[in-house]
Amino acid sequence: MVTSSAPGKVYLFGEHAVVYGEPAVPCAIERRVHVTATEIDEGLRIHANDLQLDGFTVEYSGDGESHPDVDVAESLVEAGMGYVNEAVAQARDAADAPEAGFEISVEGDIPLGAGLGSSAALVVAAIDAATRELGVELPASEIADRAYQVEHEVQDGQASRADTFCSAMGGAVRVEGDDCRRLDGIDTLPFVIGYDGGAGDTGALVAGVRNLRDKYDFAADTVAAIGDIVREGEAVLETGDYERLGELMDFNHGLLSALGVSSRSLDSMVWAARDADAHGAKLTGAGGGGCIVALDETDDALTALKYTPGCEDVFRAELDIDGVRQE
Ligand SMILES: Nc1ncnc2c1ncn2[C@@H]1O[C@H](COP(=O)(O)OP(=O)(O)O)[C@@H](O)[C@H]1O
Ligand SMILES: C[C@@](O)(CCOP(=O)(O)O)CC(=O)O
Ligand SMILES: [Mg+2]
Repeated sequence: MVTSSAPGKVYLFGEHAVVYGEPAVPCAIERRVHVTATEIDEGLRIHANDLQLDGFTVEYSGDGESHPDVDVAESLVEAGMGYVNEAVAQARDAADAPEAGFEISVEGDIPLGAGLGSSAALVVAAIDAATRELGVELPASEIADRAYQVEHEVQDGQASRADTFCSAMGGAVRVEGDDCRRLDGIDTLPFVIGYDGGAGDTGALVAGVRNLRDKYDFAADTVAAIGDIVREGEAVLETGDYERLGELMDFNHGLLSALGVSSRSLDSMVWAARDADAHGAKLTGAGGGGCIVALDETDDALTALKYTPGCEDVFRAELDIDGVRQE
């Protein structure tokens, strides 16, 4: 039996635009998904208690049918099964063990579908745990690559390498198309996260931006301008100037909002953080609902968000220097 974990992330800059080849800077945070893999005779059994707030266990026998023991949205179960299924397929391929059976248990403290990259953390941890259980140790860069193939497959082609690379490597990273690297020397960033308790549909939100971009030149220009913010931002990141980083985060949020991926509750959390003198604040991830990230080393934004209508949870999230690891 092997347990591996991998971190979630926030986007300092660049979500959505990264899908069209612009650079992005996601940062791993100290919130993780843990996956335990045990080799069994055949098939695949999955236990995923986090898939719904009430909690339930899914038994998946590998015969193509899932058997949730309570009534949950079929699409939710299918998506969850899809990530684990494909991750296990990658592990079998990497270990050259096409027939290997697995029992997989998943648990985590990353809110689902909220822009903190729970899907990437799940896939990265699952590939690591399952390959180790088969006696194979993959380099983090190969896990990142295989995890990207999984997200790309499960999300119908609507995925960049950003989430999976960041989760596998940890720290602050830079992703531009297939070019992925860690940003050295960034050890800490004062992130505060506000969560509205909701979720966004990543595939639908990416498709919405794609439509706007095809329809209007100025929407394509907006996506390109996000790329400019990222290039400016990575230079500022090296200087540790939080004031300017925050200004660029604010600008990035404005452009994401123009592209239609913010929401009333995300905007109100962003404004609550700004009113409390955070250096800057923006939505993180696909948007539509879920989380915002603010930059603030004081407790002011944290306290303000606690009393903001629509904000269900608020927490500080340290930059996680570790990527995927065996527990
Ligand atoms: N702890 C978990 N247990 C089971 N499935 C999970 C877990 N964490 C993430 N997932 C899967 O990932 C999906 C969320 O991924 P996504 O929509 O990309 O949002 P995000 O990556 O921003 O959290 C969930 O609906 C589920 O299928
Ligand atoms: C919108 C996008 O840029 C980020 C999605 O992040 P998340 O799954 O919402 O955490 C899509 C992608 O890069 O795969
Ligand atoms: Mg995701």
